[in-house]
Amino acid sequence: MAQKLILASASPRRRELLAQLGLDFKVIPSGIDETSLTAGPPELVAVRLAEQKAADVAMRAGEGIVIGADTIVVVDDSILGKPKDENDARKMLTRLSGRWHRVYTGIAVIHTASGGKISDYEESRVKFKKLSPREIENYIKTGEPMDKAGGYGIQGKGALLVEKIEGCYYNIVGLPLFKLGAMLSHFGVEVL
Ligand SMILES: Cc1cn([C@H]2C[C@H](O)[C@@H](COP(=O)(O)OP(=O)(O)OP(=O)(O)O)O2)c(=O)[nH]c1=O
Repeated sequence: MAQKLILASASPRRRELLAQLGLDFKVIPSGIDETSLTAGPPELVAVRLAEQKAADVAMRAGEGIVIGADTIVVVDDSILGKPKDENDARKMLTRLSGRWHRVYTGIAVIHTASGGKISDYEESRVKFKKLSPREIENYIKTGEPMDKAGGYGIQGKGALLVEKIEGCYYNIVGLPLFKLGAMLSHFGVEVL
């Protein structure tokens, strides 16, 4: 029998990306507060948050396979989450201007019936073009930065900020599909 898939996320991007795989799934957002970012290597911070989101939803999801994810942007070893306000977005974009940074998405998958869990992360590198103050202001006016880690969305008008990337594109948008496919296969989901 096909296993029930549950995406533990309120992110419309993650929903669209998972839908791209053509699998049936249900969405149950987690109640995890991401401001509780803990210390330690950034990739592990992303993994821990993904695990918390998946575990929170697994408690009330019934039988199935629960997927949690968390995306962070890292520059000079500082973690950039979602901007608090426009001024915060301005600071983030100014900091990223003309430079390479890293994007990590932690993913956690829980098989509720057996209690089996696996987690992992994906890393991508992103190079921003040098932005003028006017370009930063115009981008902020689009409203795009506000609900996104690092204050930009590569899948939207933010594409104009990104000169090049190395690694998985889907990881930057919020769900590394290749890695997720491998993790789901581990629990017997036939992704292809
Ligand atoms: C860098 C980048 C981030 N993002 C988004 C992906 C995530 O939705 C968001 C980072 O926030 P997250 O805390 O990872 O996720 P979320 O709060 O949106 O959803 P949930 O916790 O319920 O799963 O930033 C983009 O959409 N495009 C980008 O280029």
